[in-house]
Amino acid sequence: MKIAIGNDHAGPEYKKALVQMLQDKGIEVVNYGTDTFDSVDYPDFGHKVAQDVEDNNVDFGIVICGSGNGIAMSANKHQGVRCALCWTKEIAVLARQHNNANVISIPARFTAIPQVLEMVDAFLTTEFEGGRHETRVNKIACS
Ligand SMILES: O=C(CO)[C@H](O)[C@H](O)[C@H](O)COP(=O)(O)O
Repeated sequence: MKIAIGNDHAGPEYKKALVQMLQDKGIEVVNYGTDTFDSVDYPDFGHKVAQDVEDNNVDFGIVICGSGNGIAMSANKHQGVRCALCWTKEIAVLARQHNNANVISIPARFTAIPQVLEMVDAFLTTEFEGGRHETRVNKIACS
């Protein structure tokens, strides 16, 4: 499995913990995020991750900003990207099972690192259920 990850200045330590967890699992990680707390602009990182997902260069994307919203909005501008803002393990599981999300957005300023690691692990190991959910997901795209 290969994953692209991107974050702004709200999430370097979240990104670091995630990269460590993913690499420990043998997952290849493309790191587009900033590694410092110096102020940056979240779209610059969200677009890089989402472009890799759109181009099928990676299996999934992970994006991180303070609220998780701005970077999710940026990612969701990309064709074929379904980025889900998740703040509990249950929501992350549903994002895969029902929405076939291919990018998870983490609100770093409203979550704790252990919770985020659990959430991302659940996201990456949960399958899309298809069926009625596939009909609905196919209706998300507007063109
Ligand atoms: O949460 C965010 C966007 O949705 C970003 O992480 C920004 O940090 C947030 O907008 C706050 O900005 P600030 O420059 O960190 O005060």
